[in-house]
Amino acid sequence: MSEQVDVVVLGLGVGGEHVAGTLAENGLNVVGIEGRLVGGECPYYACVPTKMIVRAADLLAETRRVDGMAGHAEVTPDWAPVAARIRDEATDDWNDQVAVDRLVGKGVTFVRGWGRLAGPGRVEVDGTVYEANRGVVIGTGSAPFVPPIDGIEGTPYWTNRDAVQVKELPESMIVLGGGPVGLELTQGFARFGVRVTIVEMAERLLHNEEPESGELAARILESEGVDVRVGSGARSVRHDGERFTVTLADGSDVSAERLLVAVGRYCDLGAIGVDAVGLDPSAKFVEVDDHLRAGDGLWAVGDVAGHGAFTHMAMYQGDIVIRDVLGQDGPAADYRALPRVTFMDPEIGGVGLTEAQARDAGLAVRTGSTQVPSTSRGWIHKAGNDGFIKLVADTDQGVLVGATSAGPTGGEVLGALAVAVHGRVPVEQLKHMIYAYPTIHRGIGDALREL
Ligand SMILES: Cc1cc2nc3c(=O)[nH]c(=O)nc-3n(C[C@H](O)[C@H](O)[C@H](O)COP(=O)(O)OP(=O)(O)OC[C@H]3O[C@@H](n4cnc5c(N)ncnc54)[C@H](O)[C@@H]3O)c2cc1C
Ligand SMILES: NC(=O)c1ccc[n+]([C@@H]2O[C@H](COP(=O)([O-])OP(=O)(O)OC[C@H]3O[C@@H](n4cnc5c(N)ncnc54)[C@H](O)[C@@H]3O)[C@@H](O)[C@H]2O)c1
Repeated sequence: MSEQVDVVVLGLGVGGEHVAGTLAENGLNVVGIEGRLVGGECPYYACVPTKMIVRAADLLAETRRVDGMAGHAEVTPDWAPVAARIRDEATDDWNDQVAVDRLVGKGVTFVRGWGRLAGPGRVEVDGTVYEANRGVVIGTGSAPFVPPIDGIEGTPYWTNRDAVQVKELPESMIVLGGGPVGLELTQGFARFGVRVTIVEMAERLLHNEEPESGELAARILESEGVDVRVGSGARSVRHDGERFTVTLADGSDVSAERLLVAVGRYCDLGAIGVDAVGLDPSAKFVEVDDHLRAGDGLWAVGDVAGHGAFTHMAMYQGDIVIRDVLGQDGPAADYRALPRVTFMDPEIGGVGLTEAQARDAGLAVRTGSTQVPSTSRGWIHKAGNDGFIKLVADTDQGVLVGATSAGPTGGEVLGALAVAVHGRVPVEQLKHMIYAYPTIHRGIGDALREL
């Protein structure tokens, strides 16, 4: 059986749901296909539940900071309200009926199933082929990557999808991977009393960010009792029915009740049949141009497009695809000022290039930095004031090309820096701006004086 439509959106995660809904609101006949849950990873297994864990863990940490600052407080961590909030408020017990209704309300024809490309402009799902006269949008996202570590297969390891569903916390946990997923969940679980060992094979945590970011994250986690192992990946995994033992590349063993694998994501392009439209099924991502076009009448958005796995990226790219499908003019994708925030405490945000990336790109680099505790607001804040602001300037152009903001509100302070990088605001102009006193973002002014 085949059906003629205007657009098929394959995968209704953050990006696909946005594209499908908006195109339907613009009068197109849109079919949206989703195999799991409309909304994708972010609301059910990723951003939202993990930020609920972070929020609860931060409340515990703030309460523990009362002594010496505002009296005396004792807190008894209880995971039950966190698990209930994730189940009841965030995910409707992993039921997407509300999201499906919202999408259908916008005019999308919703199909539950696992679709596959069946040729240019054609997508097959459960025996029906949808023929799209305007085009197909691939928004199939990514899945947790589980590396082929000796012995891991068949063990009851967790990924983020399991970790956000736990009703009772384990006594101990090994976390493989010191990226954002590993850090947010390590600190979240540790603050609830779980003994966590985090294992990162690179020389430092958050190794794609500034070295200062990884060093700060390690120092904070260690101060909270986390065993931080960097510079040695997992060589083998054993599970004896009760506990995991992970042998690291340096020969040492770590052991715990649970193992969380958080070593990145992967896209299975073979599973969505990209070869049927002439693309390489073994590629890591769908290759796209600056309008997210992957071919004639073919677009990709979000994680699968390979420019960064963030919800704001999927939404940003979704807007470009929507304009392109509707034949509207608009700017091409510009990733210079991509912001990213790891929501541990302190929040560690970055935008644009790190110092090393800027130097590798051959730019004339100068950096300036300031420590949050030495800003007026950071000093007043006292307990929990760790953090820094680092600016990376291209001295030939006289603009910032990157920045890092770590601190109690590091992700919020990053907003000002993202505007500066995005808008190519001259450093001289930034130096002569008024920064409110006493804010943490006033530290930007201090860091600028070093440029
Ligand atoms: C633990 C964790 C925390 C995160 N926290 C943040 C955060 O704080 N901020 C942030 O910006 N980003 C965060 N992210 C990243 C964010 O979740 C992703 O970048 C975002 O979900 C990507 O959206 P997407 O639309 O590309 O894909 P997804 O959300 O992955 O959605 C793709 C959808 O396509 C469906 N699908 C796949 N194949 C098919 C098929 N063949 N047929 C039908 N349907 C299919 C899938 O079932 C899925 O629902 C986090 C990620 C993780 C893992
Ligand atoms: N706050 C946010 O915006 C947020 C939060 C979580 C995730 N995300 C997105 O999701 C993506 C995935 O996050 P992630 O943290 O899983 O991946 P990641 O790629 O950012 O980090 C994974 C880490 O695991 C390490 N690693 C790989 N193999 C290993 C091994 N065998 N043993 C030990 N360490 C190993 C890598 O060196 C790397 O540092 C990120 O790229 C990010 O875009 C965003």
